[in-house]
Amino acid sequence: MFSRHLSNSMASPKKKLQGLVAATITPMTEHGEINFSVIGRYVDYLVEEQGVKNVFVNGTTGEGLSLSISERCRVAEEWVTKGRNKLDQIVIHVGALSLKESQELAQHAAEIGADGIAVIAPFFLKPWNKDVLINFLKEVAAAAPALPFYYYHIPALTGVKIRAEELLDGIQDKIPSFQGLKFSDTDLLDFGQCVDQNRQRQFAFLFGVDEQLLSALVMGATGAVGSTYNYLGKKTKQMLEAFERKDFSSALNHQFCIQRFINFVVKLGKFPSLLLGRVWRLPRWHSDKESTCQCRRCKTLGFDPGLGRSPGVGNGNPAPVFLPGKKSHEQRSLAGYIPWDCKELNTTEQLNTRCWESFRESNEGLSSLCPRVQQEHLLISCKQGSIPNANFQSQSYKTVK
Ligand SMILES: CC(=O)N[C@@H]([C@@H](O)[C@H](O)[C@H](O)CO)[C@@H](O)CC(=O)C(=O)O
Repeated sequence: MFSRHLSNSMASPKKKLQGLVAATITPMTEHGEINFSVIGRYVDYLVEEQGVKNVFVNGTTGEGLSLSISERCRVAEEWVTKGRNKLDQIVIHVGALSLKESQELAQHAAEIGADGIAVIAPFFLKPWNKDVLINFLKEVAAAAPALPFYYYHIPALTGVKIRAEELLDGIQDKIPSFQGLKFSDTDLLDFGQCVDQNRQRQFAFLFGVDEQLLSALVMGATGAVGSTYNYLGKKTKQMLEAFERKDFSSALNHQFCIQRFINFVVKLGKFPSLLLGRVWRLPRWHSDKESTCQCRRCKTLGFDPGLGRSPGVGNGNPAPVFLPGKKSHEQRSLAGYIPWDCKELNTTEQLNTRCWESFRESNEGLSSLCPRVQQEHLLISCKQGSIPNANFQSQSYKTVK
């Protein structure tokens, strides 16, 4: 009943995956169970409020690797069911340490009618060279030969440093369903070479470091998969449009604005994807601080951005905050990806409200965040002039000195 692609014998996307792809969170109840009931609203929110019509499910942001196989299957089913006729493409991440599990997930994705599958490198017993990795990917892809296959390159989290450029060399001979690369790394030499050496092919090059997307567009990215498109989708689209019409100054303004925002989050010591708020599956992230967000937006959407309130739970109990606090070394080690310096901020310092107000005015994406999150920013310190826009005047930021 789910099938959208079963009749396909060859992997060819109904259209090339491009533009923005939201790496979806997996909504949880306050008891750490998956809250399937809000996924329908989540779809509507992405489409209507963020203008984002592609999703990447069960990836890093979605905590795919912290879910059981049956949970991953159910989450995928829910997205496909609720996203049908609303979303353009639903790509399911099916990477796992066990080849059998990965194959099972791939097969399942095909059966339910997903639009593509993506796979990370196994990260415990790691492939030691390109051929070993390709063989693993090939076996997974073979379990769903009719589905477009994307390699998900995220070396800082998997620890598998095989360069994507090397991997792509001749990949379609081994994996006929290969359609593209999701590149979550800052090595633009590697990314650029992937594009350059495959110009004759119609691969999708999807960049996964949201704060550097503009640089990747210059290198030839055809789209982007990321956590921030859940709430900065509109804003990022403006950047894509400016880039498209070759208005590079405006595109740069947008990218800087997004960077400032991500920088805010990083300085809070938080993972950007947490801004949508949720209970994380990772138990050690639990803090005993309690908070409930009652803002209209959170209630309507079922999200409690930044506060960990589980979507759609309305029993009035205070929800535990599962967000990593500034003192949470677990968060930093887990997020290990972070090349960011999450140094503690001095909360007694005054916020430069002019910077903040200007930032807020110029960023419609922020309106999709909970006022409590916005408020939280007001509590953090931001030394006068520390937002790096002093030398970058534009229409949007002209109020900032
Ligand atoms: C490590 C990580 O979570 N990276 C994010 C980015 O979107 C990231 O949150 C963003 O660039 C902010 O740093 C994505 O690449 C992850 C992603 O696409 C996924 O959830 O699978």
